[in-house]
Amino acid sequence: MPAFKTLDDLNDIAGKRVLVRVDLNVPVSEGRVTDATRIERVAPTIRELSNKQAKVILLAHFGRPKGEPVADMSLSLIAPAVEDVLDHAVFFAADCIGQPAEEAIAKMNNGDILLLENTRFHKGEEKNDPEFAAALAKNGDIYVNDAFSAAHRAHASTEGLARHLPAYAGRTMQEELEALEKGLGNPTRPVVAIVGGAKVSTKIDLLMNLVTKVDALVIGGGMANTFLAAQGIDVGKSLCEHDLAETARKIMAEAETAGCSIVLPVDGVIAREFKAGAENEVVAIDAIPADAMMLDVGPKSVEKINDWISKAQTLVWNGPLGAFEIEPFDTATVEAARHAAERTRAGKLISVAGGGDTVAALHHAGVAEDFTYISTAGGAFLEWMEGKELPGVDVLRHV
Ligand SMILES: Nc1ncnc2c1ncn2[C@@H]1O[C@H](COP(=O)(O)OP(=O)(O)OP(=O)(O)O)[C@@H](O)[C@H]1O
Ligand SMILES: O=C(O)[C@H](O)COP(=O)(O)O
Repeated sequence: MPAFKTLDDLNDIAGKRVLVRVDLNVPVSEGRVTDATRIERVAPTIRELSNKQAKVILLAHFGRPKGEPVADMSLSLIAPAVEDVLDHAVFFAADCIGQPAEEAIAKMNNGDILLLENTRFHKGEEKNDPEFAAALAKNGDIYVNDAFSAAHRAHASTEGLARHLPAYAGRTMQEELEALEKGLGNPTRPVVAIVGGAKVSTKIDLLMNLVTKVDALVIGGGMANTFLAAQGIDVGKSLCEHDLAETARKIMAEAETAGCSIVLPVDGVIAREFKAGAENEVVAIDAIPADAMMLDVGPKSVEKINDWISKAQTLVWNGPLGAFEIEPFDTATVEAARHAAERTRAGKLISVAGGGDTVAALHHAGVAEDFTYISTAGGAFLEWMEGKELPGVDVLRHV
């Protein structure tokens, strides 16, 4: 696989206009950024370029405005949080192309940082329209992509722009790819994957790819029910995609051919209501009552999962083992996460996790900082784990 250029290849850039694609698609509540992780992750690239006296021009999307300006998706709402994280003034231009952008850039001094308005306020962004990409390119001399979490989108600012300007990967892009490569590209074996979450339907490609790459695949969460049902187990009222029984059997057959052990729950925590503190009990997997649902995997299953984590040298994790948002159905996820964290701290495990709910679950377990790498990407992390080429990464390797 050809390498891409990084900031190490960028010298003598004082006064150059560097267009930096970042992911500022952060959660906001009542006008305030509630989680600045993505901003923190791109800060090193921005600082490095600013310290090298470049004119740093940030390009990003926010929300899904569908090619029209939408007031509550303006990046002006995010600019103060970017300033806070960088502890540096961040100027703002009310459009990412045309006169507002040009005027703001003309006023920049070396080392200044400017944020341009949401690229998705233009239809050309998501269409990857070459004319729109050219209009963006007019404002820069160099392009740096530091938005791994948006690299699964072939949009003008994530893909097209690299065809117009000398293109480089930013530090976060570089770090994400190196961590994922360690997790799945060229892992230290045995490698164990934990896949949980609600549904099989959203993760079929992921499961199919993983069984060919990992030594053991632990399936938990709601999606385990589909696999259990496919083996003839009555899962009662549990979340289950009965129409995917055939797909589940195919995944298990592929796993067998590839020599990958499939680890399914042997017991479960059942309840009759989906709410915190609902009356619950632990039952063997073949004893789920017809009127109950399994909301977490049980203690014997956790023991089995933790045994696999103990055997593993590398762990990749996407999706919680149970309905972790409501106690006590967070127990299995928390216990497995803590075990993985302990092994990681002891230097015995490389642990890589990604996915919005997964990262929230690891924070809930208090161990997110202990994992080797937590990806800030949702869709991009999944597509990478599915073995797909990400257009935003691919273009950096080939231009
Ligand atoms: N047994 C279960 N029954 C019902 N829902 C479950 C069960 N186990 C897990 N879930 C739900 O699965 C959801 C998380 O799954 P998801 O696949 O979305 O995770 P993710 O990939 O980390 O997140 P995202 O899609 O946000 O990136 C949670 O809302 C959780 O409550
Ligand atoms: O939040 C994300 O996963 C990325 O910013 C991509 O956003 P999108 O799913 O709206 O393209």
